[in-house]
This record gives sequence, structure tokens and C-alpha cells, in this order.
Amino acid sequence: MDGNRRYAKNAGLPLKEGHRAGAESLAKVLNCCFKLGVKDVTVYAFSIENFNRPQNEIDTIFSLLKSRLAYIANEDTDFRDYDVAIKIVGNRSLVPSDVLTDLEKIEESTVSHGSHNLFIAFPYTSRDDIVHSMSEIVQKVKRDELSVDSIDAHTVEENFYYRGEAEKVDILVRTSGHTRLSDYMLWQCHQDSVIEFSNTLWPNFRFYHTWWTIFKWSYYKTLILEDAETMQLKRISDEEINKRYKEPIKSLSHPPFASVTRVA
Ligand SMILES: CC(C)=CCC/C(C)=C/CC/C(C)=C/COP(=O)(O)OP(=O)(O)O
Repeated sequence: MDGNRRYAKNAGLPLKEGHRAGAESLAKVLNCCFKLGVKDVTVYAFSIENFNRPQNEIDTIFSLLKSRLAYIANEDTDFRDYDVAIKIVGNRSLVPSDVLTDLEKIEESTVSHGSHNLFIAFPYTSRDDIVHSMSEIVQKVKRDELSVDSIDAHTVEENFYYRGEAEKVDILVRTSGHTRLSDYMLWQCHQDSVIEFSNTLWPNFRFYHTWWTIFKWSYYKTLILEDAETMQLKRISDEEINKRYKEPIKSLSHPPFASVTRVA
């Protein structure tokens, strides 16, 4: 959700208004994602490096996080229909205890929801998640709860902050024109994951941008690279897609976004 501060600066607004607009944008984009059939969304709400920002900015972000998530969890009627489970994925040991208590209450209040997941990466970096998983695994081996021979990729995923719930990203979107990953979901980006770099600042990201991103992803999934040298793309058949992606998808003659129900 990058570009909040630049949005505020461009509009001549105080910095906190940029984050407020970013939080508004999140509610709108989520609504759009769920309408289009996306099941799980993760947002990079706060990186571990963000602790280096001025304290008043950190306080603004924490306060928005609590109020907006409480709204999405319990108050907004649209979201109630989507049955969204909110899950914090990040290093909880770094969160001030009063903030953590409030966030865990919100999490708890959605624990029975199951149709959609909203993962909040907070405070998060992929490298921290990987180190955390390794450390959990070592502890389990030491306690004889896990044998070294049984460790595989699935074991690593189960010990992430995600607890094995987001093994693979379909689309990763980075807004605001920066073309770097900032230590985000490095493990979860697989060979098929599509990375979308958008020039739009996050507070301006809306239905059109969300729909277009999903539309393009859906379309890319029907193509394979026939020849890496000439960069020739070949459209692949429904049978081939079903073989490659295991789950059947709706006919490609439908509007492309008809197939996004498979996004996890
Ligand atoms: C999940 C939820 C309800 C969150 C609400 C608050 C919110 C939108 C937090 C994002 C904070 C953040 C570090 C944004 C990145 O833009 P930036 O500040 O780095 O802006 P810049 O790229 O223009 O400098």
C-alpha cells in the first residue's frame, strides 16, 4: 500500500491524511477484490523497517489499523456479508502490548468467519518470517515433536506467521511506481506468481486498477512462452490449463475475470 505520504504531499495535506486516505482505499479495494471472486488478500500494513519512522506517524498508522480493522470486522454491512476472517501475520513480539491486545480482539471476533481471509502483514518482513519459521522448526526438533527427516517445504510454510495458509501468491501488486519487493512474501512468490508494478499511488488505487490487474492476470494465465528467445507467446488450451493449474477453470470464452474465483 505504497504512496500514502506522497499522496498527502501532492495534495498539500498533513501526512496523516495520506495514511487515512490509504486506509479508505483499502476498504474500497477489498470490496472490489471480494466482488471479483478473490478469496484471500494480504496487505503489507507495516514493515519492520517502518519502526524507524517518527513516533507520531507510527501512532497514526497503529490507530488507523485498529479503527479500520474493527470497522471491516464488525461494523460494515458489506464486509459482514463477505464473512472475512482477519489474521495478523507478522512478528507480534515487536508490537506494543496495548495495540496487540486490540488487534487480537479484532482477530478473535472474526475467527469463525471463513469465506475470505484478510491477512495483515504487521510488522512483517519475509526474511524475519523465514528466520522465525526456522527457529520454530529447530525448537520442535529439540522437543522431539518433529524429526529432521520429515522437514520439507510444507514444514517451513506451516511454521510461517501464516501457519501454512498462504503458500502461493497469484498476484503481488506494488503501487506508487517503485519496482522493488521490499522483503515482502519472497517465499510465497512462485514461478507462476504475477508481479504487478503500478504507478498509481495507493490512496488513488480503485476499482479500475484492481479490476485491470486481475483481468491481466487472468489473461496471462492463458498464455505460455513458446519460445524464450523470440518471446513468442502461445495461447494454451483449457485442457492444458486444467492440467497445469490442477483446478478446473471456467471457459476462456467467458469474460476473463470469470476465472478469478481460483485466486487464493
Ligand atoms: C491495514 C490497514 C487498515 C492499514 C491502515 C493504515 C495504512 C494504510 C498503513 C500503510 C502504512 C504505510 C507504511 C504505507 C506506505 O506508504 P508510505 O507511507 O511509504 O508512502 P510513500 O511511499 O509516499 O512515502
